Amino acid sequence: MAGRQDELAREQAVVDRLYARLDELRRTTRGRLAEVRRAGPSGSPQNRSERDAFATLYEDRVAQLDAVEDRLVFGRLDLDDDTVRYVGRIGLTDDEHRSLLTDWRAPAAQAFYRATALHPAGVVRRRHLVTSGRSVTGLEDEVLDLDAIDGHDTTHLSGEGALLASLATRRTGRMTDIVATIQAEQDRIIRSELGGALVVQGGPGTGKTAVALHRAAYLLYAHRKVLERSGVLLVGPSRSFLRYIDQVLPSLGETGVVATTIAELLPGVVATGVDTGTVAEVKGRLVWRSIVRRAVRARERVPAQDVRVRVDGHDLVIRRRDVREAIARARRTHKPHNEARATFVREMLARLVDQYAEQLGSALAPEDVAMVTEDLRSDRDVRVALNLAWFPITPEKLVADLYAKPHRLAEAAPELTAAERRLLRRDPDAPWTESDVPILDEAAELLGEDDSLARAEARARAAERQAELEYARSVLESTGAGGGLVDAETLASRFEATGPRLTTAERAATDRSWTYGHVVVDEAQELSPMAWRALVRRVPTRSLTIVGDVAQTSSAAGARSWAAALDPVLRDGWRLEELTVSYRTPAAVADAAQRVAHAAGLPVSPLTAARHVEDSLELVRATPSGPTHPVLEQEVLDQVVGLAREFVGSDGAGRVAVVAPAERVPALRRAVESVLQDALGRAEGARLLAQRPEDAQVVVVSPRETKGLEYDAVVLVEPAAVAEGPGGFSDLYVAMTRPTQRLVVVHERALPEGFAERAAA
Ligand SMILES: Nc1ncnc2c1ncn2[C@@H]1O[C@H](COP(=O)(O)OP(=O)(O)OP(=O)(O)O)[C@@H](O)[C@H]1O
Repeated sequence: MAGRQDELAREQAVVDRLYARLDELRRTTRGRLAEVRRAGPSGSPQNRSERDAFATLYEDRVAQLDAVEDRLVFGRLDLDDDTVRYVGRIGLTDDEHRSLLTDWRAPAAQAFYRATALHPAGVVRRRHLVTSGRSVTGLEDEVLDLDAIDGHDTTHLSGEGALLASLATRRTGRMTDIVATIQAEQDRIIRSELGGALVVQGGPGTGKTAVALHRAAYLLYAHRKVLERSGVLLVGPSRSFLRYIDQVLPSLGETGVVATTIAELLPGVVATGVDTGTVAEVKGRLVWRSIVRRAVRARERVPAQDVRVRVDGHDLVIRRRDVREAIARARRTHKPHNEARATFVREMLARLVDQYAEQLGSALAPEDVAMVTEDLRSDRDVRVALNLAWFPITPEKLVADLYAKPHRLAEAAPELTAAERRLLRRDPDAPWTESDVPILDEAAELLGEDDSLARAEARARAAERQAELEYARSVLESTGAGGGLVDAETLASRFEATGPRLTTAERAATDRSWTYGHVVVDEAQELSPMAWRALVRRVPTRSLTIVGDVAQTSSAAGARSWAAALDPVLRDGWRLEELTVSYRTPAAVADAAQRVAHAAGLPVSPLTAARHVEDSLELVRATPSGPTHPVLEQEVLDQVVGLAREFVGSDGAGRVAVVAPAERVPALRRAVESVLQDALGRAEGARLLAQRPEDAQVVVVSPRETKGLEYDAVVLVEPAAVAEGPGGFSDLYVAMTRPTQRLVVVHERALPEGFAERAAA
């Protein structure tokens, strides 16, 4: 015992030194920040922007140093050359640049996650340090000693004690990082190379989301130069999901990732409408490439007959032949429709000027040509006639017209049946839906913008930026401020901004045509073929991390196989990795979910649960009681109260969910809200009811709303009805695999196949 206490004390001393160093760095950085700010707003504009740039750098660094307070250090490696290496959230060095703490993402830390007895990678002992605040409360050692094993690795959870402790903690509404307990199969994916598209398939709770986020942090560390400039885009299924994960990257010291949903992918488009599954499926098909192309072409049209116009007393003819030739010439520019329009108009005006001159009977002087051209351009009839032949149009108007005007859709979409086209009918001012966004994006791509002004601005900015870069280099040279913290490019981008500074993330999020260095897609099985197309367009290097589970697909437009989803957009340029251990769901629950999914024929991945929890699955049959379900409802309420008492803490930790078929959610929600107050007391009831949705400890939700989320305990209501809902057995599979501790199934009807095996056992 004394030995262990001594060991704890020794580690405490190390941890104290590391926190002391962290405090010192915080003090120095804050001091520098204060100094820069004290200098006040005086000086030349150049001095001011230099100060702003340093201020922002120091602010970022302070934020990063503050974010790593919790579990700053969590591991130690003892190597066979007698060196000892501590592993933590960030790297720390002393004043002489000697390493004190190794960043978990550095190559030197890799063995902490990967070394096994069979492949020790020079590691003699791996130690997990458990800390609470700044105190060391526990140690867990693994001795990687070849003599101790018999030739093959045992099934191995690295740092099993620390892992199981972390898996058993009460959940809050926020996901936490797993940096201290990343498992070897996860680590290999996290550190996989940047290039190409990596698909991570894995059953529920295998850590796909966690791995995707840690990979984003890893890539930003390992390829900072490339990715800080171009940015990383993270695509999640919903805003509430993005809120659930939004603490993870900052806790890993990374803040510059743009997080979005497909619905929010287009700046300026708000998609609040909802499509039925059938409509979403039709809108998700790749055939929209051709439909949108035809719809754009339909706005480039030779009139049925020649058009006569009268300008300045001259009768001119907009001839069909001229229009045809001008259209052909404009198309040969291969520019988007709205940009190519300039060529069309120029060409037509030139021909009209020729007619004008012919009527005068003499050639025009150059200044007269310019004047006549302007007269023609501003003439109303000419404008109308040219617009009819080459119509300038926004993506929104183009797509709204397709939906609102049956003849336009019939002309553009011969691939769709008449019934499918009828399904798409909607008012021109109806709200956009998520499945409209990739179609609008396709239209924006083909239409382009009349961006001559924007291009001139871009040229001016590029010239300015070059000057800033040179200036930044000279600043770095003269102040020696680099120290590994900043390079000229970064500093220049800070100088660049006038007014509030725009980060890469902010600029990227407001620019439709921004291309990212890497894109991470979570719950990727839900994406339609058109959504894939819109995403891949944003990453010309095709560097993507795609995580999901094709057995959990609930969208009718989503994927049941990765090859079917990805081959059309990435061809064979993607590689597949699989995760097989469920870190969320207790074994009995995971097994039942697997059986049900198998019986329903879902494409399930193999899944082994990392832990057993006593009595984690309970099946409760309520007596059938007529259409209003009072008995079933009463049973659900009793269960919720019991589970709330057991799992919900007044400190905000511990979550219980009732997952019910969507049509039952409103009534059950009202019932649960009123029973909580009665059963748990006024104060506790009021506390729970006042919680914001994202932090709520007791919730009533449909299966779809639980996608990607987790709870300590789940009451699943009437699985047979869930399986009959729009998401079918996939939704049931999702609902069954949300709890970390217990699943209580309350049902009146017979349970779907797969449950029964368990009931009989
Ligand atoms: N190595 C690990 N150490 C500690 N916890 C882990 C580890 N891997 C995963 N977890 C935990 O397991 C739970 C499930 O992880 P995650 O949500 O990433 O799974 P998922 O595969 O995305 O699930 P789903 O398919 O349901 O969306 C989370 O609480 C996560 O923190």
